[in-house]
Amino acid sequence: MKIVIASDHGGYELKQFLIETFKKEGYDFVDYGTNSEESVDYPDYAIKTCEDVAAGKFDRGILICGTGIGISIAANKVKGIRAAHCTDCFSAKMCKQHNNANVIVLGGRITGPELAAEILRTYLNEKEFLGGRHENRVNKIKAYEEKVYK
Ligand SMILES: O=C(CO)[C@H](O)[C@H](O)[C@H](O)COP(=O)(O)O
Repeated sequence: MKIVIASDHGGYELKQFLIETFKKEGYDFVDYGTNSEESVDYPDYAIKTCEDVAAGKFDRGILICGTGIGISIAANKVKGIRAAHCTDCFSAKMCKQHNNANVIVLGGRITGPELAAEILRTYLNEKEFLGGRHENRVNKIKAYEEKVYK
């Protein structure tokens, strides 16, 4: 599975922790920055990352800002992106099963590193989109995107 990760300054420390933690578990995330705690703007990181996920360069994306809110708002503006802001493992599982989320979003200032790692582990281990009624709902989002994104 090809996975890209990015953050703003508010998520930088957690991003580095997750890259190191998951390296030991056999993952090799592609890091789109940021590369320090110097202040940057989360839309720049969300849009670049999500455009590449939507284009099929990556199977899944991981985005982190301070709360997870700003970067998820920006991520969900990109056509084809279903970004799920998760603060618990149940949501991390459901966002794949029910929403077929292709991006998970974490908050570096609200979720501790070990819990964030467990949330991310849950999301990456969940391979199944259940389809059926959930697919009908996702298809309505896709239809709306087709209508408004020329
Ligand atoms: O967009 C956010 C809040 O919804 C993110 O948490 C940002 O990381 C945060 O706004 C950055 O704040 P800062 O005061 O510029 O560090």
